[in-house]
Amino acid sequence: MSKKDKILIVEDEFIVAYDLKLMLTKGGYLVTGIASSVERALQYIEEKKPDWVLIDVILKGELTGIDLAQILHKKNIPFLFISANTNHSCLESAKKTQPYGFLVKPFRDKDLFVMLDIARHRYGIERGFIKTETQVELTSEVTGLIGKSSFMKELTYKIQVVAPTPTSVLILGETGTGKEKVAKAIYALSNRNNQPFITVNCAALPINLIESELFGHEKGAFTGAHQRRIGKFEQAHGGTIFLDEIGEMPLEAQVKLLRVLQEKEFERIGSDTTLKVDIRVIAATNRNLEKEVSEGRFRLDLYYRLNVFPLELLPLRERKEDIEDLVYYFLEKYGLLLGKKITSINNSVLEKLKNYAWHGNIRELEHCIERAVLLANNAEINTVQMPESKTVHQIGSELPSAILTMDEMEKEHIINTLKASNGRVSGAGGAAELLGISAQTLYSKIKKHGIKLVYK
Ligand SMILES: Nc1ncnc2c1ncn2[C@@H]1O[C@H](COP(=O)(O)OP(=O)(O)OP(=O)(O)O)[C@@H](O)[C@H]1O
Repeated sequence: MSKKDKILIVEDEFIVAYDLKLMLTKGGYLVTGIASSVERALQYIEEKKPDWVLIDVILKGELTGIDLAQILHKKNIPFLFISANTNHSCLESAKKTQPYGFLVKPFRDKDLFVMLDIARHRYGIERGFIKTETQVELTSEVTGLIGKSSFMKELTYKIQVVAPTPTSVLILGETGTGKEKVAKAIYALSNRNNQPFITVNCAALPINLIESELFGHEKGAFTGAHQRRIGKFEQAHGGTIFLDEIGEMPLEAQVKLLRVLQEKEFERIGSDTTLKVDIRVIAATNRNLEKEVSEGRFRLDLYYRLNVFPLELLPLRERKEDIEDLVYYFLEKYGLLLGKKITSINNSVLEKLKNYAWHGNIRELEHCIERAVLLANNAEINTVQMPESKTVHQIGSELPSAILTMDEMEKEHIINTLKASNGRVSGAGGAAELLGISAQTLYSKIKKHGIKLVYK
């Protein structure tokens, strides 16, 4: 939206609508009208042809803002929601209409302008108005991402589009699907690639240390703060910060993160001095953030702020076409690393790999190939140890006496695996490797299930 674009406000509370109009006009935007119901809004749209519509979810009359959004979606008119209503079903219905943003009342003019900016940017990218410099199709050599499935092509395209922009990116996907790898590809293709790339794993940090880790602290800010500490946001200044497992971030830290995203400023703990930072945020999670929002563990406003450009990574079992390429890629990688020249893989073994469900996704496949290379005696791989044979062996034939929920099963399986690894989580032979997931993910699951690690 350029400031010349015409905005229609659809809001039934006159004072709120008038305030909004004033805010927008002061910000240099052109408000073409205020409608208090869906019917009035549709008349305005016919007459004034606004470029953008700001909609309140709850409206006078039979039809709601969600109904209007559905109509606008069909008409290809971009819109944003402004609402005080943040309950789950409202959020779900609003999301289905594919708005360009969702601002929660009350908000400040700055929040509104940033949201409009982001919306315009996203709209421009989607409609092809905003062209990036790198419109040539990227190869896996450039992105480091292997796979030629239509999903991978689309993903590569989106990475290419978003990388050179300052837009925040939210990467969603099961464990081992390549979220961190994608974050690094975005960074590598951005114009910040000569600036720092700082990773923060929100799941691995104890709750009481997370704020100090992110924002830093002054000497003496709390017991044990013997030195001034520069936080990750400050370290990332000018560059990119990757917030892995963002779904694990405690609510208090989320408030501060929101402020960094909106205003690019924060204070070290124990300091009054406000620091300004210029950072690009990439966040990732394997959690369902909408569920986290509805259950009160994740802030809705932060979710919307991060969800400007979501990238959802498909599990490997839903893009089996990529398995063969990945297998050959890992054969070469581990062949080189382990000093073995592996040139091929037996067809029936390859079929077996293609048909496996890979719940640990690419990481699990990678470990499987690494083991196969390690054990190979000649240039062709003719046997692989599938992860399932290992787990079946470990659980043995002890069937649970009662039917367990998936959650309970997961907890029990983690406990058994930890016993098998003598309580070791990471490293070779650690529980994470045995389970085919990253140590970070295992730590977050251990935390979620309340499993106590006892070190002897
Ligand atoms: N498209 C790909 N091509 C090649 N290697 C990949 C690809 N995607 C992921 N990998 C490799 O798979 C492994 C797991 O990827 P990554 O750590 O990025 O996953 P993740 O989704 O961040 O996992 P987690 O949620 O457990 O942290 C890494 O070794 C990574 O290099």
